[in-house]
Amino acid sequence: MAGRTFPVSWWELHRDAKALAWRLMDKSEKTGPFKGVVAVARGGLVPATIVARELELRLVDTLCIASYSDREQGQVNVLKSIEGDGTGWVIVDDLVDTGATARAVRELLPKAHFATVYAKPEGRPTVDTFVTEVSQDTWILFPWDSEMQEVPPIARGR
Ligand SMILES: O=P(O)(O)OC[C@H]1O[C@H](OP(=O)(O)OP(=O)(O)O)[C@H](O)[C@@H]1O
Ligand SMILES: Nc1nc2[nH]cnc2c(=O)[nH]1
Ligand SMILES: [Mg+2]
Repeated sequence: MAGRTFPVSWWELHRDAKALAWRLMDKSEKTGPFKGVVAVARGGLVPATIVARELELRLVDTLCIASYSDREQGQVNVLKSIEGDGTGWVIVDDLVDTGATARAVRELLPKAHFATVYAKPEGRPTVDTFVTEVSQDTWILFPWDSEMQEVPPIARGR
């Protein structure tokens, strides 16, 4: 269970997903343009939209994978995949934590480029491109999972 929380605002997510797009742009300039973007739904949908916009990719598909219920990880459940081995596609997810989702993704689409905005150390080796690393005991709190509310000072929680 994560000990700290790393809250991400809409603005920060936009900035970080754009930083990911810059890195993917650099890569595609060396290896050729990507065919399209595969978002790992649901968490990858927003970053994938931003990447698709910046790379001017109009072909967008989804891999639908679920494994967490609240903050507890269960079995990796693949609800929908795409055809082929992933050649030419860039797969975008919001984050890698244990890497279980990424491993399932790689098994389904072994030739795709796998990118995330955030990465924790355990999952980091499973990702080709990411932007920001956070510690393993940190829970990344996304804007779609949160709303503004009053909190006590850090000192009172120790
Ligand atoms: O590296 P892992 O330990 O596998 O964790 C990472 C995955 O967990 C979250 O998805 P989740 O299963 O919560 O579904 P969601 O995207 O619909 O929120 C997140 O969006 C990643 O896809
Ligand atoms: N929102 C969120 N989902 C996750 N799924 C696995 N790890 C995380 C995390 O740190 N934050
Ligand atoms: Mg997910």
